[in-house]
Amino acid sequence: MTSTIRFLGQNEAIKIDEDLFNRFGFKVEQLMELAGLATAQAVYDWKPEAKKVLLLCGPGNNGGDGFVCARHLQMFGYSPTIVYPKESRNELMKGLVAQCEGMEIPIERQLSQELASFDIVVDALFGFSFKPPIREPFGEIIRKVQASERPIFSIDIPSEVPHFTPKAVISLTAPKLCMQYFKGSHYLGGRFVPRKMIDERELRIPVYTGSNQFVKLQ
Ligand SMILES: NC(=O)C1=CN([C@@H]2O[C@H](COP(=O)(O)OP(=O)(O)OC[C@H]3O[C@@H](n4cnc5c(N)ncnc54)[C@H](O)[C@@H]3O)[C@@H](O)[C@H]2O)[C@@H](O)CC1
Ligand SMILES: [K+]
Repeated sequence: MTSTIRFLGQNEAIKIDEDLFNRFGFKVEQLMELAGLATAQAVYDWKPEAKKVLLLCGPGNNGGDGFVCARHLQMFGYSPTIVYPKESRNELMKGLVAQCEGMEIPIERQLSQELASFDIVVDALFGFSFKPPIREPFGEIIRKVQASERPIFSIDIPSEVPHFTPKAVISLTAPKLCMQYFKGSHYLGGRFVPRKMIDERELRIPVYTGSNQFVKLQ
């Protein structure tokens, strides 16, 4: 299916994001909820047998997707733990932290638990606004997780290409250029893009079936 897909560069991904908010009237928290739900559903499709899930959440909206995903994963029966190294002052992120605290999902500032105790790691550190080189403490976290050989599931894009090599990725809205040669399990989520935008930008998004929030691309 990936042969027919159009991959987005960073600038186009940012423009699509702006259009969804400014032209089509969406609020970021609406789309984040759907992105996080799609991610949790895709994780369930990928590893239904996993129990303990470590979610690495960055300071931006990619991290926000991770917090939403953690809530839904807990609803699906998983035991999520969040590592959130850099606290954001943004009200949306503060709300997401409070929601997860209310659900008694552990939120830690640093990687303190044995990585071997987790079945999978969800990478919600950075999305399409990442600008290399990576700053600490994120570089060290990525190195440790990569060395642990835990299966990684990245949200939107692998947080640091080429140092993070996930086994699965869920692209949001449409896959980004860095996914062109990806060989692992590839999902698409973000079932909120208006038909008008799909047609105008020739996004060639595959058809979602039934009430699913994701499509498996490969
Ligand atoms: N348009 C869409 O389809 C949607 C996008 N969402 C998510 O939003 C993401 C984009 O979010 P944002 O634009 O907030 O940005 P990101 O979450 O990609 O990252 C921005 C944050 O990372 C920090 N950062 C950037 N480069 C860094 C570096 N080298 N070292 C350390 N820190 C660094 C910045 O200071 C900023 O705090 C997408 O990838 C996606 O996951 C969803 O939340 C909602 C729907
Ligand atoms: K990511």
